[in-house]
Amino acid sequence: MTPDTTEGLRAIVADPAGAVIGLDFDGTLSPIVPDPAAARIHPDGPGVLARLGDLVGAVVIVTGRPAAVAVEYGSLAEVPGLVVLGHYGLERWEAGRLSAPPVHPGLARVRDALVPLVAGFDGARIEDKERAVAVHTRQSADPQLALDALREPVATLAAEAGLAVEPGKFVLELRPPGMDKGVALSAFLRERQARSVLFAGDDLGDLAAFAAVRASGLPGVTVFSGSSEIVVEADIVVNGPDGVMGLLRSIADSIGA
Ligand SMILES: O=P(O)(O)OC[C@H]1O[C@H](O[C@H]2O[C@H](CO)[C@@H](O)[C@H](O)[C@H]2O)[C@H](O)[C@@H](O)[C@@H]1O
Repeated sequence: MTPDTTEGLRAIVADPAGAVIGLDFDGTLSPIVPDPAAARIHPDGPGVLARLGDLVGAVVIVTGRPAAVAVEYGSLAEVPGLVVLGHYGLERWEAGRLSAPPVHPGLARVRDALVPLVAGFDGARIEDKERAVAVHTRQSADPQLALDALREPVATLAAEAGLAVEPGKFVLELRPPGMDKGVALSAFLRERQARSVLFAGDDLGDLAAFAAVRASGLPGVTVFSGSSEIVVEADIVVNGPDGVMGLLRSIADSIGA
């Protein structure tokens, strides 16, 4: 642990009311599984987050999922004060209420065009999230080969429709441009007048949030929920959702002590 990391954790524990704990969902709170619809939060997640929600300034989940899906798959509706920023920050769920901008018009166009394209790749699947469409290759015989082959046609389709491509773990997501987890987290830190911040994530889409932690100028900690799939630089590396749960529990214990 570097001195900065220690300072970040110390600031969270010393002044929990000023702390924002930011968390990604898939791969961080929820173990990665082959079928996106079968993902569910780590069994310890709801309890640990409920504890933290009572102790810190705010717990915020920043996810590529629709916010309501993260709340459902995470059994999170009862976490005190929880905010879920879905679709990389386009949507906001808070106290059971969801706010979101209109659906981007380019999505109707790519939705139709993706069906025949993806049909040519055995095992590739479309996840329609209403405000974004994801193409998954995890269930292909060679997931990396299928992903690489899909990159160019998916990028062309996205550009024609005015959408951005968000790459992730065996997934290419077509989504509205102009928002990312860094923009979303920075705005939330300002809104809450945060005095310290931690963000935990496991994938490429989380890098913008890690950069936002560093750019905030606050005592801050980035946490990588590690796996064999990608390597990301962060202040702390833990072993997947099990490790994330252990870290969050130890923060709650230290605050509560
Ligand atoms: O920002 P996140 O909360 O991490 O969401 C990112 C994407 O996660 C999901 O896909 C990933 O998890 C799946 C379930 O474990 C896995 O099958 C897939 O290979 C992963 O890429 C989700 O399905 C996407 O919609 C999210 O954008």
